[in-house]
Amino acid sequence: MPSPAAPPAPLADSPSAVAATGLRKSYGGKTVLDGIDLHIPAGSVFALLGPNGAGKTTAVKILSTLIAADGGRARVAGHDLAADPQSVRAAIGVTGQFSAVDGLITGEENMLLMADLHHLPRREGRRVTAELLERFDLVEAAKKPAQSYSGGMRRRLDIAMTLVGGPRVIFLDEPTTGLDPRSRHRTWQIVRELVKGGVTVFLTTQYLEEADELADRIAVLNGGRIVAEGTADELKRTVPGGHVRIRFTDPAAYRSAAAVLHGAGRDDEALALQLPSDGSQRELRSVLDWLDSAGIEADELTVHAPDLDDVFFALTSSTATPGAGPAAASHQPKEALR
Ligand SMILES: Nc1ncnc2c1ncn2[C@@H]1O[C@H](COP(=O)(O)OP(=O)(O)OP(=O)(O)O)[C@@H](O)[C@H]1O
Repeated sequence: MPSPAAPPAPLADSPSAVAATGLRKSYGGKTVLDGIDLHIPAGSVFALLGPNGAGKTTAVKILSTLIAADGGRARVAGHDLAADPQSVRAAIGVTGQFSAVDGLITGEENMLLMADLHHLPRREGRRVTAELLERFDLVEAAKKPAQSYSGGMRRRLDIAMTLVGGPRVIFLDEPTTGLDPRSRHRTWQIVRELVKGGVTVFLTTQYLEEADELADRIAVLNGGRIVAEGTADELKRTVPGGHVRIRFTDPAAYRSAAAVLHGAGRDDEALALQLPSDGSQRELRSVLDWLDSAGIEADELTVHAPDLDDVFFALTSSTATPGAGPAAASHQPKEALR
């Protein structure tokens, strides 16, 4: 997978489950991945976020050997993607938008087929199948055709099938899209259990809450580049958006508060003022003290801490510059970006 432009830097020897440098991919004249670097420690959950069409699935397909990159290098589970794709394939599991479930056969038959594909001896295949069906709460449905399964059951079967070969790295491409909240939480539980067992999970998701819940590290893909990477807390700290909102029911109280508090944003319709704030106890106390000393009674005071939505909107808005860090991203509040 040599790069036709500059040769990529050599990959450092590290215990990374995934180590990639300069991955590039274009379709026709359109650049989808414009040189992305990834370092995912073994036994962690990594989430790749990005708007529709950002190239998340393309990255998963490259790293799971389904398609070749145009440039860059990667090691997955310790094996070089280009030189030893067979070993990569033997060490990984992939599930998501391209489900492997055959609806015409039963859940159990799907599992046994997977065991055959992994050349497990018959007895061992049956043992692993029984264990996974039990673990994924599919024992009752095991003898029914998979096409009769609910979305959540099908997704669980898909992940269970991925585990038959005992993969060390699992790629979950949008694993909970279309699932109801209960099934989503169940899938999260499964991911946590996998990681406890030492598996590395590479997750793509549209749900920022999912990344927040599960991921040790998060990368945001936009314009073909990783525009930010860090823990959820690190990413949240990099964007503005924290504020205190003070709402009034008495228009006179609202007007006198707005008159004194010049810097506050006004929402005349809702009779609410908005003050930039880090949400700290000290700042909240000073707001409350100020209201008390001015003899103004507010009806509601809410604190808005920046969340991953703020990060996502700031980094992937049309005004955000691909390749620039979060500090260079748009500073518009979330509402304005929606
Ligand atoms: N085989 C292909 N031929 C041509 N273009 C493709 C092909 N596969 C993907 N693309 C294009 O590459 C871009 C990235 O697609 P990809 O599916 O990787 O994005 P994504 O981030 O996973 O999006 P989504 O969140 O919508 O699933 C899109 O513009 C898509 O149309």
